[in-house]
Amino acid sequence: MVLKKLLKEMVVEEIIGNDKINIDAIEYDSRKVKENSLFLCIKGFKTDGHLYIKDAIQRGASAVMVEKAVEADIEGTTVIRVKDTRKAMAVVAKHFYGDPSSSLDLIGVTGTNGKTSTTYMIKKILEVSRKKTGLIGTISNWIGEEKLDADRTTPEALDLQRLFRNMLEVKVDSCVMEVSSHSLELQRVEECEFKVGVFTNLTPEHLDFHETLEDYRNAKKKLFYKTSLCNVVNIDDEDGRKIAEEIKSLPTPLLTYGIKGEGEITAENIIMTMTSVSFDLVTPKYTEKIEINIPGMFTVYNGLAAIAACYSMGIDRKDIKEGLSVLKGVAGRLDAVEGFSKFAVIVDYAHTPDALENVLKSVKDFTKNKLITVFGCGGDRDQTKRPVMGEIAGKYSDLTIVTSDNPRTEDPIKILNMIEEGIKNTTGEYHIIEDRREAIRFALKNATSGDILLIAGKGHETYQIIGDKVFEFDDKKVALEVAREDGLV
Ligand SMILES: CC(=O)N[C@H]1[C@@H](OP(=O)(O)OP(=O)(O)OC[C@H]2O[C@@H](n3ccc(=O)[nH]c3=O)[C@H](O)[C@@H]2O)O[C@H](CO)[C@@H](O)[C@@H]1O[C@H](C)C(=O)N[C@@H](C)C(=O)N[C@H](CCC(=O)O)C(=O)O
Ligand SMILES: Nc1ncnc2c1ncn2[C@@H]1O[C@H](COP(=O)(O)OP(=O)(O)OP(=O)(O)O)[C@@H](O)[C@H]1O
Ligand SMILES: N[C@H](CCC[C@H](N)C(=O)O)C(=O)O
Ligand SMILES: [Mg+2]
Repeated sequence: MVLKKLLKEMVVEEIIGNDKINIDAIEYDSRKVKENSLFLCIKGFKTDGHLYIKDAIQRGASAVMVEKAVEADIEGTTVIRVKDTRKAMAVVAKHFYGDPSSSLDLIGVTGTNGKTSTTYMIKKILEVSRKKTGLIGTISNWIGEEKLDADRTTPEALDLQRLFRNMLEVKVDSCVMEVSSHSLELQRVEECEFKVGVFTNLTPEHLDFHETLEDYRNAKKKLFYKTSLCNVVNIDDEDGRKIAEEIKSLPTPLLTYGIKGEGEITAENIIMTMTSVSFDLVTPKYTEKIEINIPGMFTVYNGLAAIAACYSMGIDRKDIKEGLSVLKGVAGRLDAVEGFSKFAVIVDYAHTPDALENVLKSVKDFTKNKLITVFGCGGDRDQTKRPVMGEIAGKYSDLTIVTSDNPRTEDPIKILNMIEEGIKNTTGEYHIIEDRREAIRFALKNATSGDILLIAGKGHETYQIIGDKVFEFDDKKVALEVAREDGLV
């Protein structure tokens, strides 16, 4: 595509060189640059893309986009200077891939917890209603039946627009995606046209990245100004209620859900079992019996979010009911490890205080004997949640093993000590075992008949990041391996 065409709708501060050259690819990482590429220089948190211009040119970049003056030897290379290269990336990516999101029914789900779970529910419902569906999120990305690895919850604008284009190529008509607060703040979804936006809930998280909870909420709120068909909001959530109030006068209609009485989409007569929830769904148009084979009160909320989104799109009530009833669960979310009989072992992705409290409450209701929890907190992430999660684990569990999650570049012991600051205020018994495998071993050894052992924080993850190294680690596999080694199964 001709470079000039990529710059449509953009305020360009300066162009040095030829803007009629042909661009075959766009990259924001110099290491991926090939002949005739446009290299976008992004000022990062660790380094600055402007430092790699020379590298990009050596690899064949014929144009670079910058947001500050550059000193590299750029003769023969077109330089485009804009105010904000992240914002510009969303625009050039949209043009390069032919504005694919405008041809999809795009549903965005935001909120602190429940995004992944809700998107899988929506995906299933859409599939049952015979839509060819894509999904973008934490665990994997899906283009119809094709599963692709996901690096992050919401990809960079360039990768995102490419995914949408690839979806259209194989006739995907609907796409449901998680929209993280990082992505809203870093303008990854800036040029996406959403039909529906969903807000699940908001509790403290990512306070390393967003300065205040208010900033975090405002980042999430941005999604609802990008939608055209409907905004779906949980009004049992305090911040959801505030957002609903703030967006109710927008041209895009608002649809609320909740179980505390005021939601337009609500659940009555909720029944919980160890493996499922069921309830009477009440909508403005009909009532319907719903069953979901995932436990926990938050499954009712995620179910209502998915139902409200699909309802707003006019999906048939039978398809909504069937979609939710055939969903078998979501990997790493209240995921029972098969092979244990005396006690249950459950792996869950709770890595925020709210998620941990919710999952522990749900599991405790079905524990016949002790509730044992193994968990830790990730390094290079929000530190304020560590003591809070420690206190929550100690409050609900009979026995807690505090261990490493992904310590990344932090000292693991320092993270464990911060968790201990919280747990020592409780009466729950706890042990600190840094090595996650050994922590799981200790928990299994101490499990007796009727217990539930919850291994929290890493859910579907199949790795552990220690320092800069990534090791294979899958909580479900490790639990079984260790149990076999110790003759427990
Ligand atoms: C905080 C954050 O979002 N960081 C993102 C940010 O990284 P950064 O600013 O630190 O980038 P950097 O490493 O400083 O590099 C700056 C630029 O130089 C480029 N570079 C670098 C080296 C080189 O040799 N050549 C080169 O061109 C890089 O490609 C980049 O464009 O920009 C990078 C490239 O665009 C992203 O990969 C990176 O995501 C990192 C991996 C990350 O961990 N992000 C997490 C926190 C995140 O986004 N999480 C959210 C929420 C999760 C949830 O709650 O569900 C998510 O959506 O996943
Ligand atoms: N609606 C909810 N409210 C509170 N906690 C929830 C809810 N849904 C799920 N959880 C808990 O949060 C964990 C993460 O759920 P899920 O992966 O669906 O959230 P997410 O928003 O996608 O998280 P992430 O930001 O990491 O992508 C689950 O393992 C469960 O413990
Ligand atoms: N999306 C979250 C996931 C956290 C998962 C937890 N296992 C950790 O590594 O902290 C993040 O990147 O902050
Ligand atoms: Mg997720």
